[in-house]
Amino acid sequence: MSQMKHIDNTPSTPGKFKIEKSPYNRLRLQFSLAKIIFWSLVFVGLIFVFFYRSPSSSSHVSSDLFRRSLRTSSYGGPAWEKKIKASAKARSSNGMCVLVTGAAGFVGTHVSAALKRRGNGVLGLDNFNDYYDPSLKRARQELLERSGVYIVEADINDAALLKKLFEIVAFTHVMHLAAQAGVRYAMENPSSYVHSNIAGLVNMLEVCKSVNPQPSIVWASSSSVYGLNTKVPFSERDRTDQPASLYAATKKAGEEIAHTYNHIYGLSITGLRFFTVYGPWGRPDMAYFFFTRDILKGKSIPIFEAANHGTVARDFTYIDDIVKGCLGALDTAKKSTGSGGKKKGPAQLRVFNLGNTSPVPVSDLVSILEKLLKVKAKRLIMKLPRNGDVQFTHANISLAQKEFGYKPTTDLQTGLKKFVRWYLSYYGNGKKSVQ
Ligand SMILES: O=C(O)[C@H]1O[C@H](OP(=O)(O)OP(=O)(O)OC[C@H]2O[C@@H](n3ccc(=O)[nH]c3=O)[C@H](O)[C@@H]2O)[C@H](O)[C@@H](O)[C@H]1O
Repeated sequence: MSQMKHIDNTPSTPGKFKIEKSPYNRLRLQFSLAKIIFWSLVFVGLIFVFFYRSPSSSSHVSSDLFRRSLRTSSYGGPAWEKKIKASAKARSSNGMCVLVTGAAGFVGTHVSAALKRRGNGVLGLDNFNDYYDPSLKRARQELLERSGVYIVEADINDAALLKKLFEIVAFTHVMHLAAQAGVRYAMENPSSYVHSNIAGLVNMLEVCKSVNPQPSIVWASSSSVYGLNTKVPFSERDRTDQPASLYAATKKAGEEIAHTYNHIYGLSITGLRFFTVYGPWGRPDMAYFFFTRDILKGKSIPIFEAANHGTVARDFTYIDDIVKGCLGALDTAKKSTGSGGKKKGPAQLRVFNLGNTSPVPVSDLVSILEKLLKVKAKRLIMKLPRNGDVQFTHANISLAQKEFGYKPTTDLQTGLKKFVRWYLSYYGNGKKSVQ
């Protein structure tokens, strides 16, 4: 008690806070007021530091929300809806109207252009992420815009936006190509595969099952689902339960998720297992593409080799053949049977290999490029890394052939010639920078 009294009587700022003739109570009141003001200032200061200065969550969350609200504000409005309707308007009598996700991607651009050419209504969707040089995606977008295909810039995880698109246009089909691609990158950024190939796929299917009428869905699976399977050529009936990369695992998961949505909601779903697709406007993260860039730059290129000098080979498939396969799958897709989120009867569920049926060793691919580029490659033979690559792929395509007459016609030599011609016209002789 006596100690407290002592503290109470001691001025906090000696010299400034003088004890004069004033009564004891007045002195106490002044002192309490000073304390209240002091602690209020400390409190306000702390709030300021927490909300505005902290590098952690809260400021990030608020700026993220701000960015998102900025982004969504560009959606909507009569002009935007007009562009969507014009792009999705079919010219041909079959009335097919397709939402193409990943439309600024390699396969997406080619499929969108082909659909538009034959008179179908097409609307693109793409988030233009920077997994590889976004300027290439923008160039593809320009190409599509010139042929009348508009690309909405959004992520497939944006359910509200997807629903809005279905309110504006009654899409008969969804060509779902948006995905996180690349076998080796899955070890660097695993969550991006979960975000796009799992969460994004589920979000897309959720919206498709709830709209009325439900669209038919064709989507991109991958040859990588065969994983460690050694039975060749790979047939759709072969086992796919030994994925060798997270990429493959997410594509395999996608096939199971497709089964579920078909079973519960009556969605018509077709999965296409693409085999190492290449060609003009391709993906810079793929070997044929960066080999071309590095051969021209005089940089050495790593060529993988399996144990005991075993050959690593791929069933490289030319983009035009893949586009024919995609269109064939869309044309033979039956209607979904559900409505308002309820299944009314069994619906179609399919999966097809889309390959070339002719595997080529990676070292042969390099020899073809050397001849086309007229430059000798600096070959660096390396052991096949244990980061998701499998030793070979080889497609049995008889099922796709039977169902929609799929028949690839471009061999690797012819296809690479077209790719190199495009590459040189787009980038120049290695002078323009390729990221
Ligand atoms: O079919 C698919 O489902 C997948 O195809 C593609 O994967 P991959 O077949 O692995 O193609 P890609 O990386 O071009 O490597 C080609 C070859 O070069 C070898 N390779 C690769 C890199 C290297 O530095 N050296 C090398 O020898 C490598 O070992 C391989 O033998 C798509 O990227 C993928 O998204 C998916 O769609």
